[in-house]
Amino acid sequence: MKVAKFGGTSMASAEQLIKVANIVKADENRKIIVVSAPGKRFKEDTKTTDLLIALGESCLKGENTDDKLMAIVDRYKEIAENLNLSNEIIDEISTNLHELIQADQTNTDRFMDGLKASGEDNSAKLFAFFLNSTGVAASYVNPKDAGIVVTDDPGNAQTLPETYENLKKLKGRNEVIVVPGFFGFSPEGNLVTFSRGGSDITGSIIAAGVDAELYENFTDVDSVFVANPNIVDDPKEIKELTYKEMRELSYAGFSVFHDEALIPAFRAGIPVCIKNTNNPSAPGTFIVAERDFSKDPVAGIASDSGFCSIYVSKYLMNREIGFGRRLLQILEDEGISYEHMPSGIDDTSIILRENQLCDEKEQRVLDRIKTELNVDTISIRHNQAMIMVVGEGMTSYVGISAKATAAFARAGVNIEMINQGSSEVSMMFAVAESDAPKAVVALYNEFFTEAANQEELPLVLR
Ligand SMILES: Nc1ncnc2c1ncn2[C@@H]1O[C@H](COP(=O)(O)OP(=O)(O)O)[C@@H](O)[C@H]1O
Ligand SMILES: N[C@@H](CC(=O)OP(=O)(O)O)C(=O)O
Repeated sequence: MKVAKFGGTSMASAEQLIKVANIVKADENRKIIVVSAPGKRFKEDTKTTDLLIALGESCLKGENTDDKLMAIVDRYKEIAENLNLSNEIIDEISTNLHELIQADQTNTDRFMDGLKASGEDNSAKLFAFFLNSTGVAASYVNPKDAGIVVTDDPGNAQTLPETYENLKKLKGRNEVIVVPGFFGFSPEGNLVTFSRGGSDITGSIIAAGVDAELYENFTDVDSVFVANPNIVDDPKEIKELTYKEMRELSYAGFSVFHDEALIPAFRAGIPVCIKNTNNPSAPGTFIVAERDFSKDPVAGIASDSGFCSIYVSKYLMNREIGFGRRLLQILEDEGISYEHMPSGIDDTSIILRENQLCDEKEQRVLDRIKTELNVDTISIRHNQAMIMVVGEGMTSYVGISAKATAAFARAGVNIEMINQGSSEVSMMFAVAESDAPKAVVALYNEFFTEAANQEELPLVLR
């Protein structure tokens, strides 16, 4: 049995739904289908999830929401009409949205989660309805009935272990099952969404729960590329990646796959394949336990912006036992997570996502570090980007970081910080946000052009 997840780009229009239905029909092993909410039909379009968020925010402000609600119903209506489906399904979706905006707003996160989840929920109902209309026996299954149990952390749920046992009941059914992605239910029965892009997680946990032979993740590109195609023109395709590499790359900015979606499939030993709904015969990218690193020690280059770095220096920091713990304790008290913490003898930097700090919180954190840890200097640098060079094979070759830094130098990009992950799977470079695209292109040219492919690096002797 295969589990196939179709992303927002695959659910965006009637034309796309026809392609998805044909993909489902083309392989009878595609028994469980996980769908996202209708996504972007063209570059400047807005995802239904974002329309729902805007609707929810308007409701909370007490504004008139008629137009916003109508725009969402219209997205589904256009799809249904172009598929010649009866009004029944659109009436159901419209009623559902009207009910959701009337829901209890006391807990705003919960209210928002209900609306956000409706994007995938209604998409799944619509797709199951469409499949049935084409003669394919299909049923919509709600994540609650499927047994997807998650932590009660709105917008950031994590799967609870009992889910995997519960999901076994989806096996062996004599029809196609359509499950909405992106949300589950807490043990108390509250609907809770995963973080953005979380339908990938639903697909992975279901694949693990039913012990699928393959988890196929359908999107709008033929494969995962070695660099973001929005930054590098026509980048090289990746045939195989390890779970570890894909997780690192996703976390560092490859938005094509959610970084938390790999672990469930990996633990259950299920291969993952990223494929294109618009070109399903292309082989796609396989994510596997092991690959041959000899040709491509570097698997890919990712970049992400929106970071800041807090720099702290104090003479004899190296001798002060407990300094690091107390510094991190301040972040923990403030509910801030950090990404990297490179340090020297008398100084250390902490890199974090800057959306965690409003002006007031930033000032409080800096003041606390200054007074509670009695530091000599403290400063914060905003608008930083992290460039990540990732590859499990890097550990076996000499000179990869030299090549990377030479590429930065040639592109005239100043490296503000370097950090090599302890497993040597990744190398991180902090640069100014405005330099990030230039840096990615320079690294791409260094590692993935023809000349780079012919250059043999010496192996590490162990
Ligand atoms: N390294 C990469 N390889 C492939 N696609 C990437 C990469 N980095 C970013 N992307 C972007 O991810 C997009 C697919 O992800 P997403 O928009 O979430 O699709 P879906 O709606 O199908 O889930 C691609 O269209 C591409 O622009
Ligand atoms: N629709 C949700 C969940 C999701 O996974 O979407 P997509 O498959 O379009 O990335 C979001 O936009 O976050």
